[in-house]
This record gives sequence, C-alpha cells and structure tokens, in this order.
Amino acid sequence: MTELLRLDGVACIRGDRLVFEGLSLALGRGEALWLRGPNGAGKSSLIRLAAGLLRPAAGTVTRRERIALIDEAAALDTELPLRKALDFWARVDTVDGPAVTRAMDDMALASLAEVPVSMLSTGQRKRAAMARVIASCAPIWLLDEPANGMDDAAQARLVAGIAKHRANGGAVLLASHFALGISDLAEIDMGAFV
Ligand SMILES: Nc1ncnc2c1ncn2[C@@H]1O[C@H](COP(=O)(O)OP(=O)(O)OP(=O)(O)O)[C@@H](O)[C@H]1O
Repeated sequence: MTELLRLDGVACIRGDRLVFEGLSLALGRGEALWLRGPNGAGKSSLIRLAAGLLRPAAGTVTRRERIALIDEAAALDTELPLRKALDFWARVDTVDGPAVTRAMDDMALASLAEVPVSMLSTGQRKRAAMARVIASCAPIWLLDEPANGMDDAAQARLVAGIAKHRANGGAVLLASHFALGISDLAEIDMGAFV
C-alpha cells in the first residue's frame, strides 16, 4: 500500500486544553477514514493538523501528496460568478478548464455557473466547495463536515464523488457526525482520545 498521509503519536492543544494525544493513523491510496465523535472531540482540529494549518503539540504529520481541504469556509470569492471563482482555484492548483467543468457536472452546478457565489444557498455553496476539491485533482482529500447543509441528492453526489476519487487512487479523511453511507469506510472514534 502506498501511504499518502500518516500521523504518528500526534497530540493537539487548542488554547490551553489538551484535545487529544497519542493519535496515529495511515491513509493509503483508495482508502477512506471517518473521524467520528462528539462535539469538541477534535475532529476539525485533526483535519487542520493533517492539512498543516495547525502544528501538533507532539508527534509527526507526513503528507506524501497534494491535499484539498473543505472546512467551514468555502474559500470561494463571494463577488465572483461561481465558474470564475472555481477557475481562480484551478489556476492556483494548475489544473485545466475541463477539470472544472467535470467537477461542476459531478456536483450538478452547471446551471449556476454565472451566479455570484454570494447568492448561492448554503447547500449550493457546499456543493461548490466540493467541486473545488474535485477539480483540484489533489490525491488527498481532507473533508470537514462536507455534507452539512446538503440535501439528499447533493449527498448522493458527494458519496459518488468520494467513490470515484478512491477508485482513481485517491484517499479521503472525513470528519462528520454521520457516516454518509460510504462503503468500505475505516473509522476512528475521536472520543476515545479525549
Ligand atoms: N481556535 C481555537 N482556540 C482554542 N480552542 C479551540 C479553537 N478551536 C477549537 N478549539 C477547542 O478545541 C476542541 C476541539 O474542537 P474541534 O472543533 O476540533 O472539535 P470537533 O470534534 O470538530 O467538534 P464539532 O463536532 O462540534 O465540530 C474544543 O474544545 C474547542 O473548544
């Protein structure tokens, strides 16, 4: 198995509180891992550690490939029409226009291409954030509550997108309150590390 992401003996301190410690995980090509646990268990913190946005208080984080991240902020320019906002990130990620078109199709966003991001609904913004992740072509997806605000049809597209990514050799680290119906999903109960 080719490991794309590895955490060894990681501890996380937020403010002056130890959120978790002694946490290790490895994520290989085609694998998905669900971080579950109650509010405050540290699911979002672990996603941010994996992304390199937080420094571990102990242990090591190793990323062997590019990452794409969804968290509470969609990171799309709210002033731009959706297509242009996604094209901006495509240039940053050095991917081509067809990748953006395919990602928009995957998340059923084609009809919203000219709509400013600021006018999208909550669920549409989540779909747009997911399209950005898909279009990035990054092998490691770090998804923090990606289904929040999505209706059933959007969730089904999210699950299909994750399956396609894994089939193409990608890996997914998912923080979520529920399993989303993803098959062959490993899990870590973050409550066990508090
Ligand atoms: N910027 C911050 N400064 C200080 N403490 C923080 C910060 N962000 C989060 N925390 C604390 O870290 C702990 C873990 O928070 P985190 O958001 O990682 O949990 P979570 O499992 O994702 O929770 P939820 O299910 O509510 O989204 C909480 O006690 C939270 O109050």
